[in-house]
Amino acid sequence: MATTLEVKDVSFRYANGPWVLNNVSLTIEDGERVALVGPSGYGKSTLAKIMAGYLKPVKGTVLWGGKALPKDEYRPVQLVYQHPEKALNSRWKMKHSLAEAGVQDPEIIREVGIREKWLERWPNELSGGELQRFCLVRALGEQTRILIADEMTTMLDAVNQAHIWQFLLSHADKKKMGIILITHNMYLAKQVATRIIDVPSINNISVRTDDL
Ligand SMILES: Nc1ncnc2c1ncn2[C@@H]1O[C@H](COP(=O)(O)OP(=O)(O)OP(=O)(O)O)[C@@H](O)[C@H]1O
Repeated sequence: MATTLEVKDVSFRYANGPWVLNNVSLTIEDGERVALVGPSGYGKSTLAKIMAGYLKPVKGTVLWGGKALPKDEYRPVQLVYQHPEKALNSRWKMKHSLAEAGVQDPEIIREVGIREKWLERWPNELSGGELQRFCLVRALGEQTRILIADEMTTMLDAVNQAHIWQFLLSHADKKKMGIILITHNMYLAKQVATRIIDVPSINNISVRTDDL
């Protein structure tokens, strides 16, 4: 069954701060590849967290297949963001991080470019690019239907960026999985996405540049 992600009239602010999202609506069709672009401060990362179910909208709703996102089950919308060192438990060896997320398939581990010797290491013994491969594979469980890549490869060199994107696009093709890409890199957005959404055009806020 086709499953659509619908963001309906979502508004959000942190505590009593200014509104970061104002009446935002968008729909991502099953298997679609969409890029969210726009200047800093327009709430792209906040919207990503709301779509993945990490933050609750103050107003409005997020629907997955017409229902609320599942809370205590595996989340069909998974998020990988820019800082892998913050997303991984520093007290777990890499093999523990994979096991905890239920990653067992040796093929996917190899394809994403994880070397066997890295499995015995601690997070502080790997580079950002190496750690990011672990975050990505952790997010690609069988039930993932949309992967949100929020500046996922920004800190990587061109070779590593290309490798990770080649892997992810081929995986998404195989699984008919959707991708939401958040980036300041228009070249990458055009390569990956079939639809580009300019966030300022769907989010009616004014951004104070002295806040950035
Ligand atoms: N945890 C937080 N607490 C308070 N304010 C926050 C928090 N996270 C983000 N903000 C504020 O919300 C606004 C939107 O931030 P967000 O990171 O969503 O924007 P963005 O469009 O992703 O920016 P960038 O392109 O720089 O990553 C900013 O003004 C930011 O300072």
